[in-house]
Formats: sequence, structure tokens, C-alpha cells
Amino acid sequence: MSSIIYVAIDTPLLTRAQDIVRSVRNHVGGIKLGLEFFCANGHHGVHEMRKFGLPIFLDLKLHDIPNTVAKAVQALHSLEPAIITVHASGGRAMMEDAKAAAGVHTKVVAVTMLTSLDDTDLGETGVSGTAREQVARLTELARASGLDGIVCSGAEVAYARKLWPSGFFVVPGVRPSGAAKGDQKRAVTPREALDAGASILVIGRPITQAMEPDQAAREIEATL
Ligand SMILES: O=C(O)c1cc(=O)[nH]c(=O)n1[C@@H]1O[C@H](COP(=O)(O)O)[C@@H](O)[C@H]1O
Repeated sequence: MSSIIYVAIDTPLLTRAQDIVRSVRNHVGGIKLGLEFFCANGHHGVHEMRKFGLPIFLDLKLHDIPNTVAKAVQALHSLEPAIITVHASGGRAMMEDAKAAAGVHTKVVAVTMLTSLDDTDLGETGVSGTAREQVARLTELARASGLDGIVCSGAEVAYARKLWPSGFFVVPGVRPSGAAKGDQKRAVTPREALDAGASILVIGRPITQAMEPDQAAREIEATL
């Protein structure tokens, strides 16, 4: 089942990123590169990471006017990412244009509500209701906009999957039982997320900050 784990490589250092992937490559199904890595290493860094031969999930969480997002997605074509992210709160036109601009081999998924937020944080942004209601609302919008799927926490994925049975569900912010949650507020275990309907799991620090990343990845894999 290792192919459903995407390891989140959150570091500005290309050599460190390469070392981690060299260590865990047999226990993961893909590499997730986010803002920290991309801002530091850009296209060159992604090309270097592609050399491992694993699918690349380029998580830039694009959120801007439709024209700007579409042009940004086009500018990523040469990197041939398997998955890219946009924020669902960017709205229908932005998501439609992002999907139209993506290559046919790239899944476009929408971040619904960041896993670092809880209901109180949501209220502070001016959105009423619960995390579950917000995820449901944005799941419906992402689906109607023609995207491939969404990003949500393991706490809502079962409900979201009911609304969109064929959707592609990315679940980050998962933690093996007993692991430090850090800034993640809606964490569940990898096994719970999978049972609830996750298509892939994004796992960073529990693997990358471990003394032996390959051992940590293997232990998580064994629970799936
Ligand atoms: O889109 C994401 O991947 C994402 C969405 C979200 O709601 N929460 C979230 O944590 N992420 C990413 O998932 C990874 C989680 O990392 P860890 O908390 O270290 O496992 C980070 O790279 C985040 O950028």
C-alpha cells in the first residue's frame, strides 16, 4: 500500500530533499514539493527531484484571479506534475480556468479548509459554520468546476467522499498515534484517513524529521 503515501519534502535545501527521498523512495508512492522547496529551488529543483522517477505533487496552493492562475498553471507544464493544488476559495471561474490550463496528465485538486485550522479559526476568517460544512460546500464547488478532487483533513474525508464518490481525495495532516501534531489541528492517523476514503496521504514531518526516515515510512506503511 506504499503507493498512497506522498512524502512532503518541506525544506529549502535541494541536497537535503534528495537525501530524504533517497532514503524513503521504496516506501512512498510520490514526492510532494511545496512552497518552501519551490521558492528556494524553482524549476531547477523540481527537475532534479523528477530524476527519482516518482510522481511529483507540486503543491503551490494557487489562489488569484482566474487569468493569473491559468497562466501560472501553464508555466508549470514543463515540470509535468502529476498533481497540482489551487485554493477552492478562489472560486468557480478560477478553478475552471486552472483545470483548462493543466496538462491532461496533471490532476488539479482544490484545498478546501487547511488542516491547520479549526472551527474557531474558520469563524475568524468570516466563515460561519463548522469545518465539515465548509469542506462540504467547497467539495461541491470543486466538483462543479470540473476539478479532479480536493484536499481535506481525515476528519471530513468520509463525508466529502459521499458527496463525490469518484473524486480524488488528498489527506494531509495525518499523524501516527502518539506523534506530535505540531501546527495540525484536525489530525487523524494514516489508517483512519485511509479507512475514511483518502485516495492518497500526504505525510511530512513524521517521516522527514525522524532519525531514520526510511524506518518511519516503513512503520507507517505497515499500519495501512
Ligand atoms: O495541500 C497540502 O498538501 C496541505 C493542505 C492542508 O490543508 N494541510 C497541509 O498540511 N498540507 C501540506 O501537507 C504537508 C503536511 O506536512 P506535515 O504536517 O509535516 O505532515 C505540508 O507540506 C503542508 O503544506
